[in-house]
Amino acid sequence: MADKLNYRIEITGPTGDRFAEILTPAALEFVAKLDNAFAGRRRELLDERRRRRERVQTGEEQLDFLPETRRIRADDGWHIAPPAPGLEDRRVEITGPTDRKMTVNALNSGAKVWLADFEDATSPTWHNIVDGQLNLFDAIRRNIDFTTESGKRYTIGEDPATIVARPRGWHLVEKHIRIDGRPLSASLVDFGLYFFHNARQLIARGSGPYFYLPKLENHLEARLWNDVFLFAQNELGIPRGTVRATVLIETITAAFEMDEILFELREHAAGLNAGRWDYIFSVIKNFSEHGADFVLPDRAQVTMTVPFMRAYTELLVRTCHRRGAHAIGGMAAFIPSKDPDANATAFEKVRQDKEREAGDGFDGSWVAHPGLVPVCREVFDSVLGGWPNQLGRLREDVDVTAADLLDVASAGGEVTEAGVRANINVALRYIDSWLRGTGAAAIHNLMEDAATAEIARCQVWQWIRNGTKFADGTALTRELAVEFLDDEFESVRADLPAGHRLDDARAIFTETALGEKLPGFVTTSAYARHLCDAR
Ligand SMILES: CC(=O)SCCNC(=O)CCNC(=O)[C@H](O)C(C)(C)COP(=O)(O)OP(=O)(O)OC[C@H]1O[C@@H](n2cnc3c(N)ncnc32)[C@H](O)[C@@H]1OP(=O)(O)O
Ligand SMILES: O=CC(=O)O
Ligand SMILES: [Mg+2]
Repeated sequence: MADKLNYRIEITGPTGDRFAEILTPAALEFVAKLDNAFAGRRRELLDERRRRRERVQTGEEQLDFLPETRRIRADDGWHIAPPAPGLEDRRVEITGPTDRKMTVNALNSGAKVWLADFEDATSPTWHNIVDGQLNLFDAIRRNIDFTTESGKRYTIGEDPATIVARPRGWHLVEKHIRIDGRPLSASLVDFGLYFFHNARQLIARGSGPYFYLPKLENHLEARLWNDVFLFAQNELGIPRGTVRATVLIETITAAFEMDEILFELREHAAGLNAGRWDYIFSVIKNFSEHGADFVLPDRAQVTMTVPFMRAYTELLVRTCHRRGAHAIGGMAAFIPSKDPDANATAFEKVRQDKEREAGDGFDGSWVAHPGLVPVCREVFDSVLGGWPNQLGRLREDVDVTAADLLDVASAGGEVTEAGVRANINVALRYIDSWLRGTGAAAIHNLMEDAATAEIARCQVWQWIRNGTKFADGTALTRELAVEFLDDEFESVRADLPAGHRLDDARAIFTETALGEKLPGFVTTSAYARHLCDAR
């Protein structure tokens, strides 16, 4: 227990090897100061999120571009800060969790940037959070070499990727650190520990403290992040404007505030990313009770080429380039496979996805696996020529309206029994993996993470609520969904060895997909009940 200055700081999680190097009194005091300064505003913004979702759900509020910020959108005169060192060329970005092996592999993958993920790809066990910070601490100091028991050596090579850390979203708490008895914002813990330990080291090494900001719902949440950056830089005596943040546009509400988000963060902004999976989740969540026009088809049919998804990505590129910001593409879920046919399909699908993005003007894109770095690089190389980005392509031809963003029915397609069963099967497998500490998993040849799993469980809820019918006229009722759940549970159990947490996964799925109300996130109550091992 560290007791310094004004705060009573307790660590309630179990200790681990070298945890004390991250959880130093000074680092904890820094996090406590952040919490003291910003916890209240975070709480208010989360309350407003809930109120707004209710207004949208009941039809009291129609989503639209905000009248009160029209001036910001209309003004051609402002731009974000120029790209910081290491972020000029972002043609390939690899994402992944921060365990030790993945850290070395991601840095050596040949990608320009590594998104070191505490969000969608990380199960936020106390061990994963502190160990992830340790791995980043060591990697930044080039002090991470290790050899496995089988003799494979891991060492950072020449020209590693630029590290961009993604703290957890505003909705999550970290219960293993308590300040004056209360748990902390997980965002402030992840940001604060990383910034405190590494900002100066990164700057000295010609890089900087760079972040991806997940799951923002509006520009006021961006303003909060900007104020956190100002405060943190000031506390450590680091020049204002050193931090760089790329914001994921991955909620339907944020899609209406892209300009405003960049404006709020303009001296710290580095771009926007099209976070497609959470975006689809957000569309389902916000319109889950809006009837058939907002019911999406089977998850596999909601591709990036359906009109409402194209509207969002096209608007993102246009908005970014007008403001001198990088537009970064998202994650195709296809990953390399040992099965040659599945592997060929995966590479072809990823290539098509990256070709669409590069053709649309994105400056780079994400891959989930080192094996996919060359495909993405090849596609962007061929479009970029000698340039590091496509900032010069202003996309003035793009004209996206609120109706285009909300034209969910444009997805077309159908809901099938196989689609319902697939969602249940994937959700059970993913939640089981998450409960066992792995936040990104290969399931049926696809990358699954917290965002893709949210889609799977939300769709089932929405289809039941809307009595959605299959082609033969059968409506999906709760009873039918429970029958499917029973079958899928047995089939997954037969497939997995002992030691899994399928019973807990089933309980979480039942609560978050089959309940009367649609919970905002799977991860919030599941964390409190199952991952939190606070003393
Ligand atoms: C919606 C969103 O937010 S998308 C962003 C969040 N999601 C992610 O970041 C997913 C990242 N990807 C992954 O976690 C993994 O690729 C998975 C889980 C999908 C598949 O992982 P695996 O089954 O281990 O893949 P595979 O066995 O083919 O791995 C081969 C090697 O590549 C490494 N590898 C795979 N993916 C990554 C990655 N993203 N970063 C670094 N190394 C990786 C593995 O560690 C393994 O290394 P090794 O040969 O030294 O043992
Ligand atoms: O974070 C990315 C997403 O697609 O969600
Ligand atoms: Mg996401």
